[in-house]
Amino acid sequence: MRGRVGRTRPARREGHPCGACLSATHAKIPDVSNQHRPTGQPTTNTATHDSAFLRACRREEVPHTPVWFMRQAGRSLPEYLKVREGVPMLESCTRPELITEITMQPVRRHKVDAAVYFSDIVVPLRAIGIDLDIKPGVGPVIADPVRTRADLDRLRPLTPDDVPYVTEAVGLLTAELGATPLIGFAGAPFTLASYLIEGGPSRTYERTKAMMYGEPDLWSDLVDRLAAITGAFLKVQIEAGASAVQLFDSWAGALAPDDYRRYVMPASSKVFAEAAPYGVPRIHFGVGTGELLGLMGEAGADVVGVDWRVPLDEAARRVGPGKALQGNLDPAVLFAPREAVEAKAAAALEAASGLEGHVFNLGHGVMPATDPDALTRLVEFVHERTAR
Ligand SMILES: Cc1c2[nH]c(c1CCC(=O)O)Cc1[nH]c(c(CCC(=O)O)c1C)Cc1[nH]c(c(CCC(=O)O)c1C)Cc1[nH]c(c(C)c1CCC(=O)O)C2
Repeated sequence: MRGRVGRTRPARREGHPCGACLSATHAKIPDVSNQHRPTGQPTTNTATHDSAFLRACRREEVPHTPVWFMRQAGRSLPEYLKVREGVPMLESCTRPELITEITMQPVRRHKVDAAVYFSDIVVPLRAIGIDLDIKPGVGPVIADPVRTRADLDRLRPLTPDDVPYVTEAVGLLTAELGATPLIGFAGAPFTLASYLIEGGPSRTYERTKAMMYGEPDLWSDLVDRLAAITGAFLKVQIEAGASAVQLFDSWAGALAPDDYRRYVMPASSKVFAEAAPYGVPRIHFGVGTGELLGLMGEAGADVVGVDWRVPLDEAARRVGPGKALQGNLDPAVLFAPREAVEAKAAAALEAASGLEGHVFNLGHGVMPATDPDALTRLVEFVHERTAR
């Protein structure tokens, strides 16, 4: 069950002070947690390395099933609404102290096993000069959609100098988080392309699919540019100290497997390959991706995110050996009474009991009207129920 995946160790590992990482038990995913901090001060961070979250991602034994929630930062937390007062969403993503505070809030309140960096999937696009905004209740809106070859010129490569606030915020965060790992993230090429082409959120992705099927060369150049931007953005977060990364291909479930394999997977694989040398766990998530789970693992993920439509034991069969799974409570269940939430959570844990590695999460992001106390209770429940 617990076979090695035998990844090669990156050259950067040399001199890593955590001797333990070189031991056989840690060899599956060479961990370089936090050695790239901007201070240049390598920290051992054995505690982070040995956290339940990173152990589960590496498919090692855990003291309890680790829990975090997609979209745990922000949303309905009163302390979030307070610090965000009068600050537009995208501006809040460029202020290191504010990013740090918002990222820490759910860690303090819910005692989750990992923090997720407060940002948005469109932040790197904004950083290279794309004119866009995040409209409350709507989502990202692009001023001039990308639809022609000439439009591609606006998608220039991203460098660390485009996002100095990310490096600074991740540095502040890893110092404050102590043993709790920080998850960096980015939007996957398909999901970003869908916003750029449609100009905003879409249910049908008609223009996106029209380009994909009708102008496959233009499509492939577009997703390649996005792969480079996304890969560079993840690298900034890892180099600054993120201990894991998640690639959100939220809307990939709109595609049939053959189309995903042909038009999307090569670009997403390039993103994962960029992160591979660092040895941090790479998580791959999308909604309604039951038919794509195997391919999403194959794209280069160490952990595959699963929504609530496929039970975790069935998901494990679809993904195959050598990967951990993350998921998969329906976020709408949190609106039901406590007993119902706990029964559903217990069923998910039961389905996960034979997995090589399991990170408990929702099947999609926390919904804005969710009672924060329901989330705190859920963390406690999972921890108590799975304590070894
Ligand atoms: C598709 C997508 C987006 N953004 C993201 C995704 C992928 C995850 C998913 O599938 O849900 C990812 C994201 N966006 C945000 C985070 C923060 C970290 C976290 O808590 O997980 C993360 C991980 C902050 C945010 N991103 C957004 C907010 C709300 C901003 C506000 O209220 O001002 C936050 C806190 C806005 C946003 N940005 C986006 C949407 C659809 C929305 C919601 C619009 C709305 O309902 O108001 C694009």
